[in-house]
Amino acid sequence: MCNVLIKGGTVVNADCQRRADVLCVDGLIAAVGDASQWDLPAHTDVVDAGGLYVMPGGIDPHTHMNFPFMGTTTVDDFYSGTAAALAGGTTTIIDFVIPNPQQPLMEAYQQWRGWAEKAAADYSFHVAITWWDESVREDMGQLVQQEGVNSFKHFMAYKNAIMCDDETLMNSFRRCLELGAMPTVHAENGEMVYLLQQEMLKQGITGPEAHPLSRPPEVEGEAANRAITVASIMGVPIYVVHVSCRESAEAIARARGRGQRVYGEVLAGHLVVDDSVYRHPDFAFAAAHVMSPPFRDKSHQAALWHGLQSGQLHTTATDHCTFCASQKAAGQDNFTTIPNGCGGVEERMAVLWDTGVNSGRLTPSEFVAITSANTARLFNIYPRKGAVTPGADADLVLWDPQGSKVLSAATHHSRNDFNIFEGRIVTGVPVYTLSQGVVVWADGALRAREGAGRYIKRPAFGPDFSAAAVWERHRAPQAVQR
Ligand SMILES: NC(=O)NCCC(=O)O
Ligand SMILES: [Zn+2]
Ligand SMILES: [Zn+2]
Repeated sequence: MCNVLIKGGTVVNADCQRRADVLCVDGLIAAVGDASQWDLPAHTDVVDAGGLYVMPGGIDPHTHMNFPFMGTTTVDDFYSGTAAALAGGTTTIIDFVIPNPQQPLMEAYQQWRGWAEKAAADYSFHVAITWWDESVREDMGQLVQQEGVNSFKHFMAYKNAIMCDDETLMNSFRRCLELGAMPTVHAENGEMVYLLQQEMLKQGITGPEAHPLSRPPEVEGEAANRAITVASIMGVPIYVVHVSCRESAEAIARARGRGQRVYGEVLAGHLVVDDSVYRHPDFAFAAAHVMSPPFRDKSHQAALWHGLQSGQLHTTATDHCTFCASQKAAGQDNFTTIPNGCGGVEERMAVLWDTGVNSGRLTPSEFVAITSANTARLFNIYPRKGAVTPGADADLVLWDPQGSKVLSAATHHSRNDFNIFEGRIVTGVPVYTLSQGVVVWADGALRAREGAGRYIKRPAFGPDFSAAAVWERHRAPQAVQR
């Protein structure tokens, strides 16, 4: 491990920002303050952060690397996906273990743990509940108590595949309450989607233009409301992933207004891409945007921004789930067989800075909250992750608010051949990324190391879903002042 002194920057945390130096020793943040007061360890590299913001590395709570889905597997595996994340300032991903129906959860978990060993950045897993019997209930206990899983995902969409019904939702939510684990949902009414898909096909509408028509916003709003109701009755909090429309944003705000613990996630893509992409005459272009929930009419984007600005929506993610043109072509004659998923893990933070901070919607601290700190808090790894503070992991991004770049598949680090942000010029870019105190991205040079990423255990919540203060090595920060 090398030691790094980050000098002359402005440290930005979710609560405040200040000019301060940051010392990283053995992969942890050792001190934040005035370096002239410190006895620096021997062999300390110095990074000049003058004019830069020093922020907690981004945390993306929703990715699918190496994901076998809809008859194929994503082109980004855990190495290429996390390397791309590091190039964009994201230093931790929370991915998903998604058992096939009837597949033992522990078997699927071991499978994904094996795939993730090549990760270049730290990673953790939500585990999906795609079926139910007593063994699932048991395995959930083992995952929480022995494997550091503290969140379980429920797909309310994808009928005849990984969709879970209301009975499974209730059984699993009750188990989450027993274990102190956060239930999360993909909220679309899978029965409605399936029926609308069949109707599109019967009418001979087989192209990607049918994708959003088969999953209108009401279908998401109904499922969000239903999941929130189940959570209320079962007495658990709930986290709604990829909130894409005003209907689900409003369902969350209503529940929160009643004092219910409901949290919402927004994808960077849903904030800037709209449903016109599905009407593009080129199949490959339109199909490249097929993901669920679909990109919506522009009018929904204001509801998502208002949710993030008002604190009714909490985190941002990407749902990075990349399929290249030849894989998407599987649905050439039937839109329901186009593998669902798009990329974004590298572009998320720059897109949010450019559209959020530069527009005045967000302060730098609010940017940190929605790209890192809130996810760390909601999944109980704060302040080990999500804060520039002594004792935390030295996962940092040094941000140049004046820098700019053009987002493109020609220069991105994902293995995908398409970029949903193609051609977008952003102002505000990551200049350095440090992962475990090692500079892995510097001025356009990526030094991601296959296998350097660690599996991050996330402790269960307390009986009242209180979160514990989590440090990586459970040691008090070592003071370095003379
Ligand atoms: N989102 C998407 O279209 N694909 C990944 C699986 C999911 O999150 O629904
Ligand atoms: Zn989903
Ligand atoms: Zn997903």
